[in-house]
Amino acid sequence: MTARQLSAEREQWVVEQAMAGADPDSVLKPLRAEGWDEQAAIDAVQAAVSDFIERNAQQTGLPRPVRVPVPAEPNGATLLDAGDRQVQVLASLMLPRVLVLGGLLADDECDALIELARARLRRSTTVDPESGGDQVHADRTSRGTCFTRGQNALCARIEARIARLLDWPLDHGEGLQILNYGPGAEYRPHHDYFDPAEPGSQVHLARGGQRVASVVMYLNTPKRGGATTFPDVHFEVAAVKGNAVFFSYDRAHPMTRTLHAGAPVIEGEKWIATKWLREGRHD
Ligand SMILES: O=C(O)CCC(=O)C(=O)O
Ligand SMILES: [Fe+2]
Repeated sequence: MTARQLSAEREQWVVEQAMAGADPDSVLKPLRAEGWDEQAAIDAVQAAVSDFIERNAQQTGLPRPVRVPVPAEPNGATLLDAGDRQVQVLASLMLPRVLVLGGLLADDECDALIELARARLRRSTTVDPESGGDQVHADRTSRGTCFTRGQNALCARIEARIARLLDWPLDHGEGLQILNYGPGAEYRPHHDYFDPAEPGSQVHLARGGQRVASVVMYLNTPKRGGATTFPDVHFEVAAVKGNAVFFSYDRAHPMTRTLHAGAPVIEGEKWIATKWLREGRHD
């Protein structure tokens, strides 16, 4: 059965009502008076509004939304199955989509990752917007190193765990990046997606498409400072060894509110492992 459609005139009226913040009943009432079945009227109004949003998004140059990992539903399970571990949902936010996860890594896994990374640390870089190459930048004062996917047994185990937790193919992810922040070091507010408008993004997008989600895993507990902050929504996640913060972004746009930062470490040091998930296969 094809869904009943609104007349062009009626459709425009529905959109105007929605934009003016009219309550749904007052929009449905005239349709019911014209003989519309209740559910058909609801479907037609929803279709009119989402068509309008999509057309408007295209006209204003918004990137189209893409599929992202969805590890948990609102008010859903408290423990998530990650194959070899159960992971706790400690907090959840819808916009930006953020999940604070407890116990993603065991303490000895955190210690071992730090030891594997320690000898390889170099000053962290950011993506040069022009060339797509690495550049040392004052916005990022940590030291770090990247492992390739499956570079060692521990990386492979953690990658498999994340793939299972997020229900996202293993090969749609980058290798783990390990960062070490000393006192005063930070990562100033940024988005993790590649800005499609920057020429340097193209080389990254050609390898697996956009980043669609990040998992920042805390490998130690700094004495003070070093939270992951989301300045658009004044939300911060404390760095606690073994815990992690997951966030997803369905398009490369600030409307995802996924602007985030590694706040300065005030006392002690901070170690993290970051996993970025891609739209497609990342080789
Ligand atoms: O240090 C943090 O808490 C955030 C790290 C981060 O944003 C990143 O690795 O992209
Ligand atoms: Fe980031």
